[in-house]
Amino acid sequence: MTTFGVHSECGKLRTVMVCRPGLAHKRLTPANCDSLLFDDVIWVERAQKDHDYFVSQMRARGIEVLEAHDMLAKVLDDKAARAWLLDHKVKADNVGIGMLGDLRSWLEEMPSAQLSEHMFGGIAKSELPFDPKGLFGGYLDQSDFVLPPVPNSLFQRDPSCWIYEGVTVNPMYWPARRQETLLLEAIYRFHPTFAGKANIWWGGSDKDHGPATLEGGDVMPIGNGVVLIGMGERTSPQAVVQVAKSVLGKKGGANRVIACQMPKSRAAMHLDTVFSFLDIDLLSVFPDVVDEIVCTSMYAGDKEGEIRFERHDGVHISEVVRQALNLPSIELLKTGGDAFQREREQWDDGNNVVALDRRVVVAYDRNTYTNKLMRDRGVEVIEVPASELGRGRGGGHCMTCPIVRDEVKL
Ligand SMILES: NC(=O)NCCC[C@H](N)C(=O)O
Repeated sequence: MTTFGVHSECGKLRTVMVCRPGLAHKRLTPANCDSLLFDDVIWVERAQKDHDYFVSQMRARGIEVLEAHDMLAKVLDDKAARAWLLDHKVKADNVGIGMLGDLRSWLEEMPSAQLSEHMFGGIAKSELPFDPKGLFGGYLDQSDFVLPPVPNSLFQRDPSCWIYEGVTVNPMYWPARRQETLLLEAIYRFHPTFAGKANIWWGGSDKDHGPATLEGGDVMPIGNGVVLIGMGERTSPQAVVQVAKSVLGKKGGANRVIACQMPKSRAAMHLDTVFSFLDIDLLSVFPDVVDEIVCTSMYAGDKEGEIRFERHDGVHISEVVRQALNLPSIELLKTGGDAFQREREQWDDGNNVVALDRRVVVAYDRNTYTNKLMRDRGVEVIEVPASELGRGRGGGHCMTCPIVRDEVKL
């Protein structure tokens, strides 16, 4: 049995999931991109080319890269798995009652790769091979969505995330991202790689979690049994405590969860937009936000299900991390350039890099000041073009969901 597990933020990366830009991005328009959490429409062919380059750089280093459309297509080859997904997707709450039967019959017969593309890319009324009946069918214009696209699945970091030897399937904050959870759940439940082998700590789409929202860009299993969880725009304390309960003291879980409370802003929507690991003792940080973070540690209490809290008021997050990892020292690499450049480079994901190994990272090409600073510190920086992929406001860290990553042995 394959042992899945993420044991650090910067040890050797072995298996990762990504999601190639596709149909969902061809649906972005000036009118809908804001509500779909993109800052602009994108040139999809170029984004695909750049994403392929990103993937090729990981594969060239021996990393196994799983692609979410392909993973879902394999799931849909299985009749029972397809029925499970369609039961959850093609339901009255989503598509009304009038077209339920016709839509279900069409999707039941659709080839798996095409259905997978539509699960991520959505379905417009104009694509239906039947005249949609019912109030909802009549209400939609030809270019309106029967099922909306989920273009932010490009950012695979967020809808699911591994915490040591288990995974959370995350209830997302914005409506535009909530449908991603179901697709990831289908992959973990039914894909032959994971079925019966992926230990789901928390989450899933069968239950409405209300304000208990969690996004993987906030979650970092940093080693030594410690997990950082950012609490900003996207991840709420109600979720953090439930995740803590599900992993603390558990086999393959964690011994300490550190909640990192951040100011709420789009520039700092997740912890990983302002903070990422270049090495176990070298952190990339955007100080304007990171210096404001307030940490609270959580440990398993004496009684089953009880949690003990320890606040670290006035202690910088880097010092909390240093102590938690028993490191003699920790260095901070701050976003590069003058005040204007720093703000621009953080916005363009300068601090959102993914480590393929210690001091080997993938970064966007446009962040020239921060990339230079990393190189000056001996970090190998693999540059990926940012112009199209970056328009959804996510970098290399956001675009990857590590599934197998080594611990860093000190
Ligand atoms: N971990 C991340 O920071 N992911 C980036 C997500 C960007 C996406 N447009 C969003 O707003 O959710």
